[in-house]
Amino acid sequence: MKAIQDLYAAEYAHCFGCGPRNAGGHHLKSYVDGDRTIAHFTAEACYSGGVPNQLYGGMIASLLDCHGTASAAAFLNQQRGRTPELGLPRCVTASLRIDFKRPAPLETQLTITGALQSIDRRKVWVALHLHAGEQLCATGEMLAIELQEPAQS
Ligand SMILES: CCCCCCCCCC(=O)SCCNC(=O)CCNC(=O)[C@H](O)C(C)(C)COP(=O)(O)OP(=O)(O)OC[C@H]1O[C@@H](n2cnc3c(N)ncnc32)[C@H](O)[C@@H]1OP(=O)(O)O
Repeated sequence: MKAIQDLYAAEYAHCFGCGPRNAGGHHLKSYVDGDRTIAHFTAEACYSGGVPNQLYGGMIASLLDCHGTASAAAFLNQQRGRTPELGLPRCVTASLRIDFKRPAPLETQLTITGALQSIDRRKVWVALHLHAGEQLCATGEMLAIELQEPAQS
């Protein structure tokens, strides 16, 4: 199965967190998994926060940011009855609220999931969770907005 990010159009594939065309980026890969989305990521030791073996909060935000927008694009497609191979809507983050529940460890596989909360035209609300094993480390609430097509001149 292709990752959602691997279906982004070439000009939208340079995101630092998840763009397949950004050679220096993190290449997060998100997948549709039934009625939710899922991604896995293992952070190298250099992404340490201030406490030993604690992942930097900005990296947690990055993981939720990229997984959330990919999820929003997939959920919009599902609502419209389109398969991803026909192209994806282009969604960006308008707002992202994060609760840091427990420290997320370094050099350990993390699991990020997304669930659709609601859709109102271009606006998609996504609930996000980040786990290390069974431990819930962070939750997020995202409003993603589909970019409008540029007006034809
Ligand atoms: C592109 C595909 C590839 C994506 C790669 C992965 C991306 C990874 C995630 C990111 O890092 S994205 C980068 C960070 N985000 C941004 O830089 C977005 C900056 N903001 C914008 O570009 C615009 O504000 C935005 C496109 C989100 C909306 O502008 P628009 O002019 O298209 O819409 P408008 O401002 O009219 O708002 C549309 C609706 O959303 C609502 N809205 C907008 N921002 C909101 C907000 N922050 N909170 C709540 N509601 C908001 C707004 O009230 C309105 O509601 P109604 O339709 O009901 O009237």
